[in-house]
Amino acid sequence: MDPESIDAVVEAHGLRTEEDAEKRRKTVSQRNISRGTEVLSTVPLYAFPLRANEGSNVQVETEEVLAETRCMYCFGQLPVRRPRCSQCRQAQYCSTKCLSQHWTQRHHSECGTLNYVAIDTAAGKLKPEYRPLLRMAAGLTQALVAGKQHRQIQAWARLVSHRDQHPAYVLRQYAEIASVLSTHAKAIGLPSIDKDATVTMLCRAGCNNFMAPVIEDNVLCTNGVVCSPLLSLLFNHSCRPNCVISYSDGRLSLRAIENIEAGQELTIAYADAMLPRTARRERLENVYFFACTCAKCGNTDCGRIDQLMDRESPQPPKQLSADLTQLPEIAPWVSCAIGLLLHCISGTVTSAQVEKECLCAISDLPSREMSFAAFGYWRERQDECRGSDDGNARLWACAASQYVLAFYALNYPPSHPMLGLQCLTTAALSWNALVACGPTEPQCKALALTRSRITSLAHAARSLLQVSSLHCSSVVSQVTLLLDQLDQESQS
Ligand SMILES: C[S@@+](CC[C@H](N)C(=O)[O-])C[C@H]1O[C@@H](n2cnc3c(N)ncnc32)[C@H](O)[C@@H]1O
Repeated sequence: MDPESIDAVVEAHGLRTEEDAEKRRKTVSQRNISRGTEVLSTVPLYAFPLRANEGSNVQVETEEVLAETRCMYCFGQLPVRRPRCSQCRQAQYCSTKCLSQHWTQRHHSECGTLNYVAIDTAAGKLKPEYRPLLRMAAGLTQALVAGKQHRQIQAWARLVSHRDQHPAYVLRQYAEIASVLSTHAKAIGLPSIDKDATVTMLCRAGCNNFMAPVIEDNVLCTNGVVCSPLLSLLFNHSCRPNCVISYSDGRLSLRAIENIEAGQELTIAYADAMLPRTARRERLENVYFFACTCAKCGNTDCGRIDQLMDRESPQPPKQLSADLTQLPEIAPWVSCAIGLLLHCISGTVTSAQVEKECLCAISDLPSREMSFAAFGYWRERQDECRGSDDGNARLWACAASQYVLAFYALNYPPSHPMLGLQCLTTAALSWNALVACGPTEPQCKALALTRSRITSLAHAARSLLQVSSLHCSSVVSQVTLLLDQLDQESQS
């Protein structure tokens, strides 16, 4: 076997690809893989940062914002004094470390070829929403021409494009991008562009690229686009995936989030697994052109929660009904969350340990993106509780938290370390509810204190109480005691 071939990589990592009637190919594990293990990691074929507003839900389209770029390597925000590539003077970085790593990984083959200023000029001819696509097409064309990464290029050629399934208006947009790219190709430093092939490239990229998610100022952003044909080719979608892909240090890695047995397929989520079923399936059908048949889509309990979460439902109930919190998939998770929380609060486990053992373990998983769907759902309705009394606001926050918790229970196995972060997200939700409703003076004082972790945990406890009071009376009494103490402190 050619040691450079895709099959060789797959085999070297204890995996195997198989034909699949529905999905074309799938990748299964040949060994048991324990949760948290990095299964595979690759250098992408091409990766580029989105501009400040491009990955955000909030579109701000001033020229100043559109011009604001990010670190070319890690996609982080740029400091005022930012290192630049000394040769082209165009690529900008947040640190000299990123500069040198980007040079070694990719920039040495782009620098002197790709003219970023000319790319921006060409992109300026398009509507703001198409500009990232033009930048991607330029970078990908260069990477494919440079031909440096044999396996990635081999994989690129084998990826589906679903070109004949794209709606006509999308193909027209892609044709417009291809035409602008072709006009500016020489200035950008590209060979002459085959417009039709560029349209296919954009179709292929659309159903195979990865977005790098981050939360900035409480808003979900994707701050970069990463293209790794190898990973795209190997891993199919599931709404309850057993792996996640993350991007850091210039590499994409696939990590197991559940224990995986030999013979099991490795899957990732193409659509935010926290979205309600209708929204999830719509995205999978519109962007990836398949109807999902995974177990979660067929699970009726999940369907009930999806209904509650569904954006079309006129009003979310203020609390999940008791029977829902006792679903077999949810109940053990809730006990576990309470257990962890209690340990933190009672001091059996210090918050530093929680941070180390829970939060660090999941820092590179897209957990925040997951919770954001539920958070966003609540935020859309925060006007409804603005001006209402504090108790009501807290109830809303708790309701929102319960959605998050319920979804976590369905997306992750009990005792998953993700719940550590979830406790904090829940805490943030409760706190945000107070702030949104205009806190009273004692609460203002508390606001000043709230940054401390223990207060966050207390708010998390308050929310968790709503879910758990049916089950664990001793936990409830201890947490209530702690909350009383904190209330007294904030009033004094
Ligand atoms: C990134 S590729 C995955 C690799 C693909 N299986 C192959 O053999 O080329 C994405 C495409 O795979 C197919 N696919 C992925 N997950 C699927 C699933 N759960 N059910 C059906 N088709 C799926 C869809 O055609 C989708 O557009």
